Amino acid sequence: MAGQREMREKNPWHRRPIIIIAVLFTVVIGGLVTMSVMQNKPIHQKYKYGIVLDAGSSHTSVYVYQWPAEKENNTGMVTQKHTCNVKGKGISSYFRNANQAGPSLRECMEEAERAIPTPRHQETPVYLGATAGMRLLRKENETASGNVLLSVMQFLQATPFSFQGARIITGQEEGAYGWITVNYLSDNFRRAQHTMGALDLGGASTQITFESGDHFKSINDFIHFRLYGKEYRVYTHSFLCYGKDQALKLFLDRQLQAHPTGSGKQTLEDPCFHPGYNKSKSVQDIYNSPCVSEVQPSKAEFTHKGTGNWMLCQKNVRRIFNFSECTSSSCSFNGVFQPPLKGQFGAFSAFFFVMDFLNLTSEPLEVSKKKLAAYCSMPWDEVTKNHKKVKEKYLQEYCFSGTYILTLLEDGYNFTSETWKDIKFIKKIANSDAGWTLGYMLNLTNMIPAEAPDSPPIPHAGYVTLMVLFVFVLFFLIVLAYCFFRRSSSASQKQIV
Ligand SMILES: O=P(O)(O)OP(=O)(O)OP(=O)(O)OC[C@H]1O[C@@H](n2cnc3c(O)ncnc32)[C@H](O)[C@@H]1O
Ligand SMILES: [Ca+2]
Repeated sequence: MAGQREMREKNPWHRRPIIIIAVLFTVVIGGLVTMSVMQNKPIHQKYKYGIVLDAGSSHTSVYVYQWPAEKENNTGMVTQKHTCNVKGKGISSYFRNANQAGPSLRECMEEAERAIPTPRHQETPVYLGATAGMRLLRKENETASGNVLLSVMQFLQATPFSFQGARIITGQEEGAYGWITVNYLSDNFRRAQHTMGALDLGGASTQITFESGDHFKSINDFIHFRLYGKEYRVYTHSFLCYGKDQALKLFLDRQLQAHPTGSGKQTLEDPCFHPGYNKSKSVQDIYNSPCVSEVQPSKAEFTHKGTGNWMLCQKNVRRIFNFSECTSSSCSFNGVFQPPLKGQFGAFSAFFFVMDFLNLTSEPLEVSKKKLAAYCSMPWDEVTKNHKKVKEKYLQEYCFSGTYILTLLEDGYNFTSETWKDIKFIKKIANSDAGWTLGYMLNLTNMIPAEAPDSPPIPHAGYVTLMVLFVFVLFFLIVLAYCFFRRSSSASQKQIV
């Protein structure tokens, strides 16, 4: 017993002040570690939101985007939270009753209100961009297009969001922002060597955009970007009237003009429509656009009869393009300069809708032609029987639309059987729709910096781990040093004794 007491007295750890110091030391270090972890923990994620309305020629869509507030300038951070398709046609169709254009957006804007937390409403920017339908209306009737824009502006101003403007964007912007969208979503600006081209096919216009080398011709079609510290020289061209609805009008006009009627009702035998398709149509529905010739047939109606002959269909579709005129080193069509194609392309909107319906999104060009020829020759009643759920407006046009797309891509933009595989028909990338809206918002909110943002030398988690490790090593060293000091001092005491 006496020996044990003696040992306890000799052991410095059993001296009260030392125990207290050790406990205090541990508590202080524990506190230090906890503080460091707490201080460096990312604050509770706060999201920001933005709304873009795509007022297209055929319809309007509302896109709600969201991103973590503290990661505004990191690529890939913006995601599509919600979309809503406005019922009815595009805003340009309200040219006769312009004051109805704004209220037509009500349901979708109410959905946006529900999709975004109320405290964030006031700070959420709303942009409306109108495309080719409004460009055509402005050409035909500037007052009417002004009134439609005024109506949507007044309506959006009255929503709880922060209205930032409603305007008709240029074809160049439409192409460029589509290109920004697909490359932002694919993270190509920061991670890839090359960017991806963008092909957009709307109802009234179509755009081709891709990064190209130095071509000094047609400076108008080039845009420069500096994104994340890298320079991009991008070619973009928008063809007004070459969206799929306007192209159909051009096509029907050419055919109606080629076979002028005699005294009776005109019958148009159309190789791009299925055999057995037979409908009486209004001539006015074709000639209601500035894209088609001013001289219109004298009759108010014509009978539209399908013959389903793909070879003839493609021959007639080619007639809406001018492939012979070119004053530059290389052209797409209608005398428009286009540098040689480069890299991969994302083809979206109607390029996707149509090719997806026809199951041609991953077929080689020659196979696509064969399959399309077979589809076009299918009787109309069989087509309707096989696709009861598809809107008839779309169903009747897929043979024409498919042929138009193949012709536009091959004869227009100069894709070949070899480069066909470079076209990816896409609808979404990383759960966000491919289209110009995201690029438009990223640009207007300055969310893509010209220079690459400085990133910390080590990530947050690594930093905290290192700090903790460092504190423990320090603690261990102090204890070790103390023990060493105690042992050597008691050894020297023994020697003295
Ligand atoms: O860009 P602009 O020219 O202004 O037109 P838009 O924005 O309204 O054009 P979209 O990309 O929304 O649609 C392009 C075309 O595809 C049509 N479309 C939409 N969904 C479709 C589907 O499922 N199948 C076939 N066509 C479809 C639509 O009616 C248009 O004619
Ligand atoms: Ca569009």
